[in-house]
Amino acid sequence: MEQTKVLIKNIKALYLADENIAAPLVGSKMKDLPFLENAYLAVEGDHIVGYGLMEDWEGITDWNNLEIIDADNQIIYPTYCDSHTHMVFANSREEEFEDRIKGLSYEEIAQRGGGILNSAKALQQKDEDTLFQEAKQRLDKLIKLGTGAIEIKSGYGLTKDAELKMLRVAKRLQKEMPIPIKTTFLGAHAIPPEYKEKPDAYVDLIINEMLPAVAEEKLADYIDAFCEKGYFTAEQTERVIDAGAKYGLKAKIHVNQFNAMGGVELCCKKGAISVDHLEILTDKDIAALKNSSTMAVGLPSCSFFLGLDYTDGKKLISENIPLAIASDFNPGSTPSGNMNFVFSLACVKMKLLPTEALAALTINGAKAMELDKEVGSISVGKKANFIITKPVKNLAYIPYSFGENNIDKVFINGKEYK
Ligand SMILES: N=CN[C@@H](CCC(=O)O)C(=O)O
Ligand SMILES: [Zn+2]
Repeated sequence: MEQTKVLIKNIKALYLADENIAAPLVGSKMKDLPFLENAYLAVEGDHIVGYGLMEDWEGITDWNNLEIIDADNQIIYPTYCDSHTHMVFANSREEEFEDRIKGLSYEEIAQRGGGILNSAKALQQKDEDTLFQEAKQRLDKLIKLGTGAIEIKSGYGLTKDAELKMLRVAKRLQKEMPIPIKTTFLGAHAIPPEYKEKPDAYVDLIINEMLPAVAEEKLADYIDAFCEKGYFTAEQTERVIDAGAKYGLKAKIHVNQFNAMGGVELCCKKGAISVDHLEILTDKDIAALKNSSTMAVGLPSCSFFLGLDYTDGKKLISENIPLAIASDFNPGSTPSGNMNFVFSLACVKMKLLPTEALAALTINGAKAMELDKEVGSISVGKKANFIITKPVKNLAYIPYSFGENNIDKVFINGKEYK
């Protein structure tokens, strides 16, 4: 059967249209994103086959199976690549939200057995199929909001069975949902209560029992740990990273959310793919990042929700450190996976220019999941995953009008996602 073809014409601005995009974009390359004004975009089957200026368009020779979309006054850019989520979970945690409004901190709630442990208790009790159906609905909503590639972590299991259950759910999403999904084993997310007095024994369990089982079933692409006071020390994080490496799992690590404990330096030394959070960022961390291939990932919705400092994205960009920005969607610190809101926060709170923020949310997000050959830009041969906005004045209008739905259509694999 002949493949469906879609031609989108009269596009007001087509962002990140480039054949030679070298991911990740750094420094001034983030600001000076490639774009075409008054452009067309051609799709065949599930991938992009061409684009250019309307004035260079040579007309249509083959009208068979061709759908034409007139994008007059509309902007097109690649779908968001969300490189950090915990979007498989069993329960929402609005009671903790109320406790925080009343004055308790995230740390105090965790010390009382709330936080990650609260989510773990609920997840351990929920069956795999229910978890899958709920996560599928969540992901369906995210795709409609423009997410076209995503990373999903475990970490609400904290027992071998429950961690495996979470990762199997993520793997099932990978098979059944139309966007690229990467999975990360985060057994080292919190210390279960029964290991409170012997945290190293929990790290032993992760390394000696959970990890081999995760690897045996090929459930994860990456390994993660929450390197933070009250969670995992830099030494324990190092053990987890080294153990993951033995199974071919590269590291993507939670660091510097509340405290700098040497985790950034460690991750850079170990060749981690990314260090995520970085609400706290020291000069030493910056120096370590500069001398490494490790990407920085900022999570501004988490800062918004918990009232934390925002990752100093401007500093990272000025130092030519590759920066991706992701949602951190999870029920505790970030109960939203809406990347349009993340786009606004990246501009309003992190003070990134709209083009810098877009680079961080698309091509650099793709790189932070090693998906930059497939998604993240408008390039011939890449997946036809892109957002068509409603008629807008310019790109800046999108993050500026926070809370407004500016999306007209989301294309995934060459088809409108409905
Ligand atoms: N900081 C660690 N993990 C999550 C929060 C998890 C939770 O509170 O459930 C985060 O990235 O923000
Ligand atoms: Zn996280």
